[in-house]
Amino acid sequence: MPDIQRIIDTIAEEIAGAPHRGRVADYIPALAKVDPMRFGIAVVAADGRVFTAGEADAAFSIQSISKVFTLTMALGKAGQALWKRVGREPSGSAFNSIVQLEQEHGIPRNPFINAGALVVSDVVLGGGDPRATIGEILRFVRYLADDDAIAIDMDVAGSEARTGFRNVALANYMKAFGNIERRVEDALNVYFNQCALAMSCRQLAMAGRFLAHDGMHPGTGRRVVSALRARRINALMLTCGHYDGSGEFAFRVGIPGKSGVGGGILAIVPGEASIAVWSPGLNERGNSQLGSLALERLSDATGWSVFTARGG
Ligand SMILES: NC(=O)CC[C@H](N)C(=O)O
Repeated sequence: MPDIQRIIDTIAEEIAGAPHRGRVADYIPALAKVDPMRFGIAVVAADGRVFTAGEADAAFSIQSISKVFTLTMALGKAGQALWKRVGREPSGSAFNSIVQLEQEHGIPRNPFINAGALVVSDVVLGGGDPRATIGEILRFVRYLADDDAIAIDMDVAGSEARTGFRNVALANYMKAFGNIERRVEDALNVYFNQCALAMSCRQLAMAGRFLAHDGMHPGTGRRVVSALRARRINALMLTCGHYDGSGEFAFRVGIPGKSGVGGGILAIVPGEASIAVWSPGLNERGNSQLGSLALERLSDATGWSVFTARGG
């Protein structure tokens, strides 16, 4: 086992001095206020040890990382039928793009772009009421992380509900194709609230453990999803988790990862670790600039890229 603590301490030092930090998301007013100097990292190893550096216990807006958890829930509810409504291919387009939807009849390319995640939220909503569904998502994430302190930041949820016109457009457009089954405002309500989940790197890395353990919750020993489903969620994270930056992330880091515009990234090394990093400045694709760099350094130092021979 590499010396994780030493490695992440060195990474935190490098990140603290990095001159180019990217730009904080400003299209969601509540996120525009976050200080780009902040940084945290948490690594939960397969044996349960937790390594942290920087502000690993500071809560931030997980934004699109929530799409991993709602996808897991939607697969539990709809099973394979989900794939009739959402594709499994990288889009090569921005996370909030609408261009492919018209030609592809309202079927989003994958569950991690906004359009796909809105369909997933609609599935999670099922016949239920949005408030109950938001509660269900919160309980699921708390269960995965073994942490009842996780909450939704109402300021962020409200901020996005007031300004999320693109998401409103995407949901309405898909409704026109029959691919949003419930009320558009209900699907959006669920989506905005799941994106506003506030979690620390430690909580996020804990919540991701099941994906590093073939679908098992290592705390309870109970299965969250089958090993096959965990493998597939990881595959989607690798191919689609960074939108039109997924190829670059695979090239540089080589670990399934899901980013959010709050500056967080959840990264899964099957059989080895669940990792969360946070640095609020984003690159031009909307992915955390220094979070990606931190994961690249970690991957280089540990040999954890899924494209590296184990023990290499
Ligand atoms: N990439 C993201 O994190 C986007 C999520 C954000 N809530 C949005 O819909 O725009």
